[in-house]
Amino acid sequence: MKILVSDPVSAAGVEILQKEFAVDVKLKLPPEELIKIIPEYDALVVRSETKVTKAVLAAADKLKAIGRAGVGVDNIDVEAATQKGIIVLNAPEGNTIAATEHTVAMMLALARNVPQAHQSMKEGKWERSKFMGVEMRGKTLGIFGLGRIGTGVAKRALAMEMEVLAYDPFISADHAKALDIELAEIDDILAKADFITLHLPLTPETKNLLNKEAFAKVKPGVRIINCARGGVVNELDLAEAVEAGIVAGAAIDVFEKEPVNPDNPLLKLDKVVVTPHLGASTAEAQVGVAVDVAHGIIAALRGEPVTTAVNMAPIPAHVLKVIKPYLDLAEKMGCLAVHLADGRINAVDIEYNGEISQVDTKMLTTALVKGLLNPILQESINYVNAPGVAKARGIKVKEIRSKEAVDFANLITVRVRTDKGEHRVAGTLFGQEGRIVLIDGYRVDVAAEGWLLIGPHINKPGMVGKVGTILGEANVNIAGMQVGRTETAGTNIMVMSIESDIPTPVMLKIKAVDGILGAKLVNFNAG
Ligand SMILES: NC(=O)C1=CN([C@@H]2O[C@H](COP(=O)(O)OP(=O)(O)OC[C@H]3O[C@@H](n4cnc5c(N)ncnc54)[C@H](O)[C@@H]3O)[C@@H](O)[C@H]2O)C=CC1
Ligand SMILES: O=C(O)C(=O)COP(=O)(O)O
Repeated sequence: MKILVSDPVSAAGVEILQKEFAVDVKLKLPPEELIKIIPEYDALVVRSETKVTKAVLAAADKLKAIGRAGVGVDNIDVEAATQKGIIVLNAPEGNTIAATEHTVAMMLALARNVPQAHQSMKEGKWERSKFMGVEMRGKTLGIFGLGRIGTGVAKRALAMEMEVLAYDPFISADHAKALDIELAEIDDILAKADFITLHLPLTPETKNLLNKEAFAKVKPGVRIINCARGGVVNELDLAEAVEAGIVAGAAIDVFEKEPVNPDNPLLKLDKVVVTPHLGASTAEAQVGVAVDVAHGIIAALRGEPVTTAVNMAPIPAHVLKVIKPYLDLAEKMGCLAVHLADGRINAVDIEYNGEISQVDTKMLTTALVKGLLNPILQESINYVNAPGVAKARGIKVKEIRSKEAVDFANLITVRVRTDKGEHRVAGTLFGQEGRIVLIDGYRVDVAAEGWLLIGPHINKPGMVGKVGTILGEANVNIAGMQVGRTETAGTNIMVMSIESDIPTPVMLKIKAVDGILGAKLVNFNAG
C-alpha cells in the first residue's frame, strides 16, 4: 500500500509509516497535480495546507484514510470522504500545549505591545511612552470553546489571576466548576470581557461568530485573540472595529485565506499582532501529531478501529478497553453468518449478554456488520461506511443488550433474517481467543480462523469419513474437526478447520454426498 504525505510532517511520523508502507513526500502540490496523482494512493497525510476537496476525493479511487497531523479538519471535505467510506482521522492531542502557549504568548504580546516595540527598536528608535500596556491580573477573559486548548488557556489565565468566563454549550457545568470557570452566554461575555479568545472549530455555526453585530455589543477596549480558525472572526468587521477604537487590539494567528493576502486590512493596523498560523509550530507538537497520525493511519489501513477518526462516533478509552478483544470476533461472526445465510438479508439482530452489555457496544455492532457485508459487496466496507451501507441496502440492524449471562460470562449472538429463513451464530472469548460456540442451534467450539467447512448432515455413520476422503483426495489438509449435536436427534453438524481454500469442484462433490444438508465454506482471511 502507498501513502502520500503532502504537507510538512515530522520525520518521526514518516519513519513509522515507512516501516510498513511505501511513502511519498510531495509538498506544495498544485490542486490539479494532487488530483492527478491521488488515484495511486491508499492513504493521505496532511496538515492545514493541502485542501482535500470534493474533486480530490472524486479522483481518489484507492484512498482508504486521510490523516490530519493536527486538530482542524476544515481543509478536508469530511462529508464527501464519509460517503466514499474514507476514514478521516486527526491527531487532536499532540499540539494542544503548543496552541495553548501560543495563545498566551499572543495575549501577552498584545497587552504589552511586544511586537510593535521590537519593530520600533529595530528601526533605531527608543519609544517608551508609545508602548504603554495593560495588565492581565484582575481582567476578565472570555473564552469561546472550552475544549482542550480553551481549557489550557483558562488554567493559565487563572494562574495570572484573571477572571474566566467561558461559552461552550457542549461542556457540562461540572467540568467548568471543577476548573473554577464560570459558564456564560455569548452576549454576557461580549459585555464583560476585557480579552476574548476563540478556541472553536470553524463550522457553519461558528463562522462569523464575532462580526459587526457582536462588536456592537462588546465592552469598549476589548482585545481579541484568535488562534483557532480564520472565519470565526470576520476579518473586515474586526478591522473596522479596531479602526473605530471599539476593539483596542487583536492578536491573530489564523486567517480566512492562507497564505494571507498581503492586502488583508488586518495587516495594515498597528494594533493588530499577527503570526502566520504558528499555533502548532513547536518541535514537540510536530513530533507528537506526526507520531499519532502515523499510528492512526496504520490502524485504518489494517482495518482496525481508529480512536481518533472524526467521521465515526468517538469511543471513550474505558469502552474501547472492554470491547477491543471482541472486535475481531464480532467481525468474523458477521462473516460466518453471511455465509450461512441464503437469500436477501432483511434484518440483523445482535444480542450482547453478560458484562459486555454494560458498555456502549455500537462499535462491536459495526464490526459485525462490516464482517457481514464485506464478503458480499464489491466496495470495501469499513467502520465508517458499514452502518450507512447496511441502511442503504434496507438491512435493519438491532442491538439487544442484557446483563443476564447465558451459559458464558459474555456472549454475542447474531441472528440474520433473510427472505428464506433465519441463521444464528454465537461467539465468546476464551481468554483472548475468539471462539464460535453456536451455529444454527448446533453447539460447537471452534476458533474463528482460516477456512471453516460447515456441513450439517443426517446423523448416520460414515458421514465425516466421506467428506474427509474427498478432501484428502484433493490434497486439502484438515487442521481440526468436530461434530456438534442439537437437542433434536437426527441431524448433526461437522465443522472442519481447513488449512487452505477448497476448490469449487471439490466443494460440489462434498455437497453431493448423500446425507449432507448443504455445505458451506467460510474464509475468515478475506475481509
Ligand atoms: N493555530 C493553530 O495552529 C491551531 C489551531 N487549532 C484550532 O483550535 C481550535 C480548538 O482546538 P481544540 O481545543 O483542540 O478542540 P476541541 O475539540 O478540544 O475544542 C473545541 C471546543 O469547541 C466547542 N464548540 C464546538 N462548536 C461550538 C459552538 N458552535 N459553540 C460553542 N462551542 C463550540 C466544543 O464543545 C469543544 O469544547 C480548533 O479550531 C483547532 O483547529 C488547534 C491547534 C493548533
Ligand atoms: O491543528 C490544527 O488545527 C492547526 O491549526 C495546526 O495547523 P498546522 O498543522 O500547523 O498547519
